[in-house]
Amino acid sequence: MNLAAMDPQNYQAQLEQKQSELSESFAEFTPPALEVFASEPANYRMRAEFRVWHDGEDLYYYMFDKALNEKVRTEQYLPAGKLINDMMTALMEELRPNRDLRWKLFQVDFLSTLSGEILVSLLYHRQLDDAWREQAEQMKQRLSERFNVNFIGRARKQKIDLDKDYVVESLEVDGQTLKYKQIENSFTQPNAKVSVKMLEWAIDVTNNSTGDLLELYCGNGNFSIALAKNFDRVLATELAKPSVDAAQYNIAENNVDNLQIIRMSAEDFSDAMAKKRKFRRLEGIDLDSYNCNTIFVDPPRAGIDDDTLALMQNYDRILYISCNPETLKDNLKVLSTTHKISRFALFDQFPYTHHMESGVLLERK
Ligand SMILES: C[S@@+](CC[C@H](N)C(=O)[O-])C[C@H]1O[C@@H](n2cnc3c(N)ncnc32)[C@H](O)[C@@H]1O
Repeated sequence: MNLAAMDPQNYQAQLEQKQSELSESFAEFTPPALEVFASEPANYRMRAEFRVWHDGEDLYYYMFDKALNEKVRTEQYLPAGKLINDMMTALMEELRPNRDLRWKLFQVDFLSTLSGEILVSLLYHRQLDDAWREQAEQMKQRLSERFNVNFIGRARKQKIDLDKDYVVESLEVDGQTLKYKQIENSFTQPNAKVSVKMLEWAIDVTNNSTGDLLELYCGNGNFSIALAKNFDRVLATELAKPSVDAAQYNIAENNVDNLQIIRMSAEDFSDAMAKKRKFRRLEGIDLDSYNCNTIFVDPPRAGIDDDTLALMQNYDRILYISCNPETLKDNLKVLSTTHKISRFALFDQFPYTHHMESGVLLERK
């Protein structure tokens, strides 16, 4: 973290820098002009984690500033949404004088939403007891006068939910209100407003699609739910169980009736599609009944394995969202032997960092 670099006055310049870096780096694939989707210059992050420092009676959040090579007391945090900043102050006022709640507390994680819900995880270097629960319940009651808040207490091999371990986000996407359950410690896009721009871009680039969609790495169904209206049916896969559970909830909550989620790794699913192996999890699912011309992937930073890349090349259209331009570039070296880029976008999910989120639509040559 370089806190001095987080200056809204620098926002536009740092975005232009990313834009030219990405365009230059991908020039060898002759993409069309880069479409650029900016972030808010401040208060854009829905998640934030802070370490906690104990200094006698004092207690405060801190972050490690790499540029200064030291820890920095953090009362407020510019990238975090207003809800997190408001909660940071209110929570610290509760924690500082409370022996049971502050004892051996070392970290606080916030997961917030645009819908107004916020989840706070308190992490301890000690086992949590009844006194902790009682104090935490009372704190929750007091803070609930101002916030729609829930708490989780965590220690080694211990997790206490005071009520629930998730929030429900509500996003306005292309004229529709979409609801998303987001579970603590599961993947969710950190910048909600940029996430909406990504969803709308994905809807736009697939809006003339025919047939069905195959999606890999679907998380909580973030894209699957938004894209379902552009396809007859959607078959989506994801590895993490909590995300698959959230996706099932999201399918019901958004009344989507043409989307099926399977819990499976992309690697195993590629083997199943190549008929290399049979999987119990696929019993009762007729993969051959799907008529997919389009595949959508949004992998983790490591990118896509060789077998899954080979699978992707079987589809006429490939939509690839990436949080790592380096692995995207490696994967494009393979995909560009059969497909060419017809849309190319930069989504500024992570302002003031070197991270870049991008998207490409590839069409068969
Ligand atoms: C970048 S996230 C994208 C999630 C989703 N598209 C979204 O917008 O929230 C990548 C997802 O891939 C999942 N994942 C990681 N490795 C995987 C694998 N080998 N096979 C399938 N899914 C995997 C993670 O659990 C995570 O949900």
